[in-house]
Amino acid sequence: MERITGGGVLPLALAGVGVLMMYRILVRLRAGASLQDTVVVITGASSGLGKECAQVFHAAGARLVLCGRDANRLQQVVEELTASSTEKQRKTHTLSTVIFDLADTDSVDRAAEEILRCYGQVDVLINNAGISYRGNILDTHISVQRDVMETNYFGPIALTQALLPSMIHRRSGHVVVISSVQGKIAIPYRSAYAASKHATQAYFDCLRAEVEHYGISVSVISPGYIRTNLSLNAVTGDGSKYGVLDKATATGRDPRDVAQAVLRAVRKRSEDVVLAGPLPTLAIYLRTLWPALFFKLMASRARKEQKPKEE
Ligand SMILES: NC(=O)C1=CN([C@@H]2O[C@H](COP(=O)(O)OP(=O)(O)OC[C@H]3O[C@@H](n4cnc5c(N)ncnc54)[C@H](OP(=O)(O)O)[C@@H]3O)[C@@H](O)[C@H]2O)C=CC1
Ligand SMILES: CCCCCCCCCCCCCCCC(=O)OCC(=O)COP(=O)(O)O
Repeated sequence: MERITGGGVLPLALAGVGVLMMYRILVRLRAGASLQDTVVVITGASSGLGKECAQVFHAAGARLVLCGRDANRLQQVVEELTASSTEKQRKTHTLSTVIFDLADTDSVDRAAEEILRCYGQVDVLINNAGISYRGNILDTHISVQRDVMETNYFGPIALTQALLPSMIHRRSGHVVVISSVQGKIAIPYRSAYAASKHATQAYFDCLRAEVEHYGISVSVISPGYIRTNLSLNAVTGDGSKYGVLDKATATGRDPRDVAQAVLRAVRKRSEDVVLAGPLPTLAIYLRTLWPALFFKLMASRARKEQKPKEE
């Protein structure tokens, strides 16, 4: 048997370095997929993460269709983006808007037609719009559970299904959904929100498998807390607005950084991305590897959060 001697180690090491360098070049090439002129649709573009996504995709040269419920607020975003375009940037495009409420299924179908009329195609659909919830299950109207599900789950899947045939026809497309860490773990007093995000994760995982052979990619992005109006806009168990900027939200990640991460995920066609700190990431693993401990921790968290309300 031939033995590897000192003389054989150097070529082996060089070959290893060569393979590593080739791999890094390939990764970089993949990361650099251009978004110039691609048609990108963003829901919930009027504020928070959606607005920041609009900014970074606009700067990357994409042709944008911005969606929201409020025409005035969306127009304001259009004006801000147009004013922010500089000559130094790559070629940017004028922006299109489509106004509709995701919780109204009929208007979603009409909106999909309007979206397709903007550029005749959709390359990337970013399902970002969403609403959160605060409340305990016992005091929550079942209508609130349904409403959150309409906005966070049925609306986005209806829009996705309405746009899919055109992607399948072109054998190309990319569907992105902004889920949440709470699509992977459920925490107390978030039942409606966590359930809608778990459903989202499941649906888009199924979709990914079903459309891969048409050349369509699916990315599920699961962020931790982001500094936006999400908690201010959250609904409570009786359907009223929560209206509080929670500390966890106020100290969350900069939405611009999260938008940059969404852009990278689109460029790399990443399948599943968790954008969270070490504790939430650990909690996701714990839920799978040691569920009994995870449930104990969540029960203790529920007791602690319940106490101030009872006092
Ligand atoms: N902020 C956070 O900590 C985290 C957020 N996320 C997710 O990020 C996404 C964006 O939320 P974020 O930017 O934080 O929150 P914001 O409340 O700032 O933005 C939510 C956006 O969704 C739109 N929207 C809400 N309901 C509807 C509806 N029925 N029809 C159409 N549009 C609607 C809002 O439009 P309008 O202006 O008309 O209300 C708004 O543009 C959500 O899916 C959220 O779950 C995930 C993890 C963490
Ligand atoms: C052996 C040590 C184990 C340590 C495990 C620690 C478990 C810690 C639990 C951490 C829970 C993290 C929850 C994160 C929730 C989150 O990031 O949600 C993002 C959102 O979508 C925010 O929406 P919200 O409306 O809730 O503000």
